[in-house]
Amino acid sequence: MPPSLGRAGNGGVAVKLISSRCDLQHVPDSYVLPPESRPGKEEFVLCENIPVIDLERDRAENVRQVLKAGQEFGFFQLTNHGVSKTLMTDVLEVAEGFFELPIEDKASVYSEDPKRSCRLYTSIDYDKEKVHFWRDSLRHPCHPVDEHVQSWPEKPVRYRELAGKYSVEVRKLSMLLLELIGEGLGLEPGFFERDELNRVQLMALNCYPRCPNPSLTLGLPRHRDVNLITVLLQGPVLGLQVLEDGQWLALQPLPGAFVINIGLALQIISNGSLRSAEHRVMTNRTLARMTVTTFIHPSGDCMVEPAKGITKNHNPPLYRSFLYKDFLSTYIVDTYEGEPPLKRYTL
Ligand SMILES: O=C(O)CCC(=O)C(=O)O
Ligand SMILES: [Fe+2]
Repeated sequence: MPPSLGRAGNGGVAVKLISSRCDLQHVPDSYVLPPESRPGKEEFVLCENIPVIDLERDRAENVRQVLKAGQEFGFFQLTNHGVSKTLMTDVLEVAEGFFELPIEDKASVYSEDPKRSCRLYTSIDYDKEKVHFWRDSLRHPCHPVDEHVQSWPEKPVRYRELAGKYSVEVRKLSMLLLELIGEGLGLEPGFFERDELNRVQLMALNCYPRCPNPSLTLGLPRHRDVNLITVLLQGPVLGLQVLEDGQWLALQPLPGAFVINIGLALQIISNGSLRSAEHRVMTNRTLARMTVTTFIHPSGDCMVEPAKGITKNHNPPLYRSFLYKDFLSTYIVDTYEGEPPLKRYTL
C-alpha cells in the first residue's frame, strides 16, 4: 500500500467505492440523477432486433452479417466466436473475486488520477462530477500482455494469469471483427492491421452493485464509446440498454455470447457507414452485475480520418482528420457537457 494510504485513506476509499457500501437502504442524494436523466422506470424492455451472429458460418456470410449489424444498430451479439467458454466464466469469477477483496487490497489499487495506467476507481470522475454513477471499475492496458502484466493487481491469485489469457483471446477476436468489417467496407486487405490503428487495448472490470432504487440512478450515463470496437462480456444480469428510435432497449444476456459495440473512431473511419449507438447501464434492485469490457483504441499519435478507400467514389468525407489523442480530450469534455462529441469534427 502506498504510504499515503493509512487507515484514514482506506476509510475514504471505502466510502467512495460503491461496492463497499452493500448495506445501503436508500440511494444517497449524491447518486440521485436530475429528473430529466433518471431512468424513471425500473422495468427492462428487451431488444428483439439486435442481431445475434453465429461466427461459425462461411466468411462471406460473416462479413455480410457483421457489416449489416454495424450499419443498422452499431451493436450485435456474437456466438461461436472462438473464445473458450471456460475462460469467459473464469474471468467473470475472478472479476467478482477482485471486488470481494478486503478494502485494504482494493485501496492499494485505487486512484483518482486518470493518468495512472492500472487503477480502480468509482463512477466516472468522482471528485469533479455533480452526480455519481453506481459503478466501480478496474481498468488497465493489456496489449502486449508482457509489457503491462506487472502493473495489474496481484490478487486474486489467478488474476494476472486469467486476464492475460483472456486479453490475448479477445484481441484475436477483435482483430478478426475489424478484418471482416474492413472487407465489408471494401477497404484494402490489412487496413486495420496498421499497428498505430489498433495498438492500445484496455480491459475494464465493471461492478454494478445491487441498488435500492434503480429508477433514480444509473450505472453509466448515456454515451457512445470513443474507440474502434468494444467486446463486452456480461454476466447473467440485465443492465445494458441501447437507444433505438427513442426507446431504451435492454440487451438480453446470452450464455457464452459477447456483446460487440462499434465506437466513434470506427464510425469516422467508415465515413458514417457504421454507426456508434448510444447506450447506458441501469442498476438492478436484487442482483449485482459484473461485466468485463475490452476496448481497442488507436495510439494517441494516430491520425484518424474517413478511410480514403471509402471517400474516393462520390462519397465525400463527413469528418475531418485529427490526432486520436486530441479526440480523446474533446470527447471527455463534450460528453461531460452533454455536447455531441463528433460535432467539432463534422464537415
Ligand atoms: O458494463 C456494461 O454493460 C457497459 C459498459 C460500457 O458501456 C462502457 O464501459 O463503455
Ligand atoms: Fe460504453
